[in-house]
Order: sequence, then C-alpha cells, then structure tokens
Amino acid sequence: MGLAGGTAPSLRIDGVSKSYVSGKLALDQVRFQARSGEFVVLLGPSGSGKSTLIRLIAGIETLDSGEIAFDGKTVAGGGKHLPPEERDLAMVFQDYALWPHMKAVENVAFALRRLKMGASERRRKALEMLDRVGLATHAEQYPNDLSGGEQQRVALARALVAKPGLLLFDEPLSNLDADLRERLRVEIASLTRECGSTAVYITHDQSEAFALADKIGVLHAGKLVQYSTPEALYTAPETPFVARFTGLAGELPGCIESWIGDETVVVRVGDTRIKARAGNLDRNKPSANVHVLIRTAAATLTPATVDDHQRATNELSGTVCDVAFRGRGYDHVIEVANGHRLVGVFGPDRLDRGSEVKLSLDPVGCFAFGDVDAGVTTTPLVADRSLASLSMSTS
Ligand SMILES: Nc1ncnc2c1ncn2[C@@H]1O[C@H](COP(=O)(O)OP(=O)(O)OP(=O)(O)O)[C@@H](O)[C@H]1O
Repeated sequence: MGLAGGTAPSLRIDGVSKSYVSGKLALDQVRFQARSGEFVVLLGPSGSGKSTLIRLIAGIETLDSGEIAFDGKTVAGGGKHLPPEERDLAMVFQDYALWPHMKAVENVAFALRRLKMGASERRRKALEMLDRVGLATHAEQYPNDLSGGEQQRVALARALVAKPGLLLFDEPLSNLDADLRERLRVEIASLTRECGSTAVYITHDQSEAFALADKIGVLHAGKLVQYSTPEALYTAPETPFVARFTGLAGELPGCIESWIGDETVVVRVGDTRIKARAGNLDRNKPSANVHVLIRTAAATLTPATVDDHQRATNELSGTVCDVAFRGRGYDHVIEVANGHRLVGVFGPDRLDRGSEVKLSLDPVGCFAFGDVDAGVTTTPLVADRSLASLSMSTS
C-alpha cells in the first residue's frame, strides 16, 4: 500500500502569542513557515512552549493573538478557530492515547470513521497499516497487552491511516528506551516522508531533532530564537542559548584581539589564539570580553609531542581528566587553560587520564559571543555524544 495521500498543506505561524489564566506568557510572537511536505522539529527545554505551540496548531488550544494558516487559509486567529477535526491533521502523543477498550485494529480503524467507507474496508486498511508498522500479528490485542513501543506503533498507524495533510508529533519517543527510540525514530521519518504529510514534531532531544528535521525551530522561554536547517543551526547558532542547547564541548573566556572581515574574530584565550565565527558580535561595537563556544565535533585530539610548546592559532594544550568508551572510539574530558574543561572530545584511541594532549579546533565550530548569560559554565547544558561525529564541513 502506498501511503501518499492528498496534498499536504504549507503551514504559516504568524506572530502567535498565548498566555494562560495564570498570567504566564507561554508563547511570545512566534513566527515561522513550513513548506508543503516539510518536516519541522520544534526543539526546546521543558517549559519553553513546545506543547502549547503544537496544541495551538492542532486546535486543542485557542491563541490570544496572531494567526495560523494552512495553505494560506486561516485556521486560527482574527476571531476564527477551526476545531481539530476540521483541520485534516492527526497527532501522535507521548503517552500513546489509545482507547483501552478497543483492540489495536479497532484503534486504527477508528481514525477512518469519518471517511465514506464501510466497516470491512476500514478494517482492511487498518490491518494494512498495522502491517506497515510491523504489528500485523498484534492486530487483535488490546493496548494493555502491548509494550510501550508496540502501543506507539499502533498510535503511529492510527495517525497515518487516514493520510492526513498535517502530522503532529508530541514527544512520541520520550517514554521508550534508547534502542527502541532509535528504531521508531527511523520508522517515523520514513513513513511520514512516504505519506508526504507536512509534519511538526516537538522534542527536547537535540539528537532527535537533528536526525529528523528539514527545519529546526529552537524555542526558549516562549520565543522562537532560531528557525533554520539543521546544518545552519549547527554551524551558525545565533545565540549562546542555541549553541549550548545543540551541543558544545565547552566555553572558554577570552578577549578579542582582531577581526578578519565582518564575521570572524581572533580571540586570545590564555596563551593561545582562537579564530572563531563572530556569533552576536558587531565589529563596530567593540566588545573586548567574549566567550568562545566550541562544538564537540570541532576539536581534534592528538597526544602532545615535545615541540608542542609552540602554539599555532586554534591549538590548545591540555590534560586528559576522563575518558569514556563509546563503541566507535572514546570521548575525553580535557582540562585546558585555567581549569576550563572541554567534554565529549572524540578520538579513535583511548588517551589515558593524566596524559598531555594537543587540541586542534576547527574555526567552523568555534563561536565567539559577547554578553553570554551570567553564571556561564564550562560544562555544556547538552553534550550529546551522537553529535560528536557530525562533520563541521557543512557550512
Ligand atoms: N494549562 C496551563 N496553565 C497554566 N500554565 C501553563 C499551562 N500549560 C503550560 N503552562 C505554562 O506555559 C509554559 C509553556 O509550557 P509548555 O507545556 O508549552 O512547554 P513545553 O516546552 O512543552 O514543556 P514540557 O517539555 O515540559 O512539556 C510553561 O511555563 C508552563 O508552566
């Protein structure tokens, strides 16, 4: 059975704000567009407004101001609010949300109830869809007799069976263990793309976001702080928050020594110089003290040699503090100048704790930011191993 259904709508979110009765401003002037068939991931920490935004798109919540349009037609805003059942969408929830009194096949067939087809046709399509998600043999079981991963597959089949124009995913993998997450993530990606639907997927997991997205929107305290391709987000984060939330080895304080053009600075850090992309800096507004934020993938590790006292630009010396086996190689924690640490520094060989090393930093993965938040740490908020292998040559 081919999955491609009707036409997938483009999606426009325009200046959308939402506050709750508590007075809490959950979304503040959020604006982005998705093309027909695009897979958008909204990434942000807990409380950043992800669920609120996806619920507004679904029509489960009403917005305060702004507009949501599918294919240029307003579904919410300006006094209009189309109910969820009139939006040609399906949603996959974190907690599966299956009907406990219905068998798997009945849960899936239920999504076809509004279409003009007989019960046997609905059942046939539901069985086909369960087969597509690998659950043909579980069709007659009730949700309570299925594992979490199986229940989420039923929920995925239910979302896909009516071939909706828009698919919404509310952290669908967060209740599953690591191995299952990875397998189901791949299935979600391939089935959604085969279906041709426009998709909006929310998560706080950056590796999931990078693996799935055509576009990633990063939410921070109700604001969409960056909306771009995964490659652009990784190589050109616009704020320290975005850089930190998408995986850093660490941050080193320094001061600007010179500019190269308008986009690159040379920062003096201890006894070395680091060439870095000028994050939020403006060469016309001097900002002497900055932090260099360093991607894990930007750091290449080699054992120190006797002539290493001559430091080239973007080379640091350090000491291995910790080493962890990661299958394909090893992640190291390296202490560099003034006790600052870089974590998740990948190398094919184990370098023992206490050994002296040389770090070469690719300028493409180094970002100089002024005005970084107070209380800046050298430990990234997120240091995801799976991103350590991302190439820095995507810019
Ligand atoms: N029903 C509600 N009533 C009052 N405040 C709410 C309600 N729902 C969410 N909020 C608040 O709005 C803000 C955004 O919440 P939201 O659930 O959208 O964030 P989130 O990024 O999805 O977080 P999480 O990942 O923890 O679900 C939070 O500060 C939250 O406390």
